[in-house]
Amino acid sequence: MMLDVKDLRVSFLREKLPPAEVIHGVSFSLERGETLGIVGESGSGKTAMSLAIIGLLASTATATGEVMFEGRDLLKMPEPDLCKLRGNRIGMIFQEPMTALNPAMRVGAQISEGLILHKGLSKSEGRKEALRLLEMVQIPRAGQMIDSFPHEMSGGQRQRVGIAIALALKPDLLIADEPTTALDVTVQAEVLDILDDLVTDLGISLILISHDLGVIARIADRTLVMFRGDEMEEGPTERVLRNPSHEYTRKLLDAMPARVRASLKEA
Ligand SMILES: Nc1ncnc2c1ncn2[C@@H]1O[C@H](COP(=O)(O)OP(=O)(O)OP(=O)(O)O)[C@@H](O)[C@H]1O
Repeated sequence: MMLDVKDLRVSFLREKLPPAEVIHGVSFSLERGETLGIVGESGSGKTAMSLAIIGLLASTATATGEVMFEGRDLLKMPEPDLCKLRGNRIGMIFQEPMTALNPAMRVGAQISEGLILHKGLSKSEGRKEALRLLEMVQIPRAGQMIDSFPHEMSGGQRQRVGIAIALALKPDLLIADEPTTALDVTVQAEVLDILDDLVTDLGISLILISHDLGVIARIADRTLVMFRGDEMEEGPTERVLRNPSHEYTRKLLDAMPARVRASLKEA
């Protein structure tokens, strides 16, 4: 088992009010090489949950329950140990790569930075590895793009750089929070397919967070449906989509464009 989450609860402190619980006891587990999609509308607690898992919640938040990662409870892990895990064993991909990337640094240097710092690669070894990673995420003309700044790239290319950075340190677990939401639909599909191929090839476990069931349907093995901080249902994606056991999942399915619904039925 890669990750085992039990009865995770998250609360935010409020001034002169009792704390507000926004995640009300969610449990799930993730096997090595498996992709879990977490779906739910805005405010359902998807981001709070992923931040809780990696210990990056705001200081006004508390998380209780258990987040076992390879036998250790991440909720109880001291910050320096968590810091080592993040980016190393657990990688992250964010919604808007422009804000996650450093605008003043060439993308090749951003990809190799962690490798030079944490893995002891020389500058030229780091550059070689950055080039390999850019090719892996299918950046066109990678040899030239390696010296580009983020603003010189398209949104889809920037997100591929985000994926390359997350993969550089060979994580076992990747958490992608709305990784394609900022992209247009065709680019979305390309980036998702690249991510899907890479996690399969590299045997990485992926938690993919999205408000869009179409995105989840495309690559998730299992799907967890959230509503207002509660887990509605969890199971193999095909079962959840074809035969939802909860009314809320049915509503999400009904809200999908007919074209996407039809492709689910064909799959
Ligand atoms: N720093 C914070 N302080 C107080 N409440 C917060 C904070 N961050 C999130 N919340 C609350 O927690 C709940 C869950 O928010 P969260 O961002 O996890 O939802 P989400 O499902 O990721 O939504 P979205 O799809 O819009 O990103 C919301 O009610 C939100 O108002």
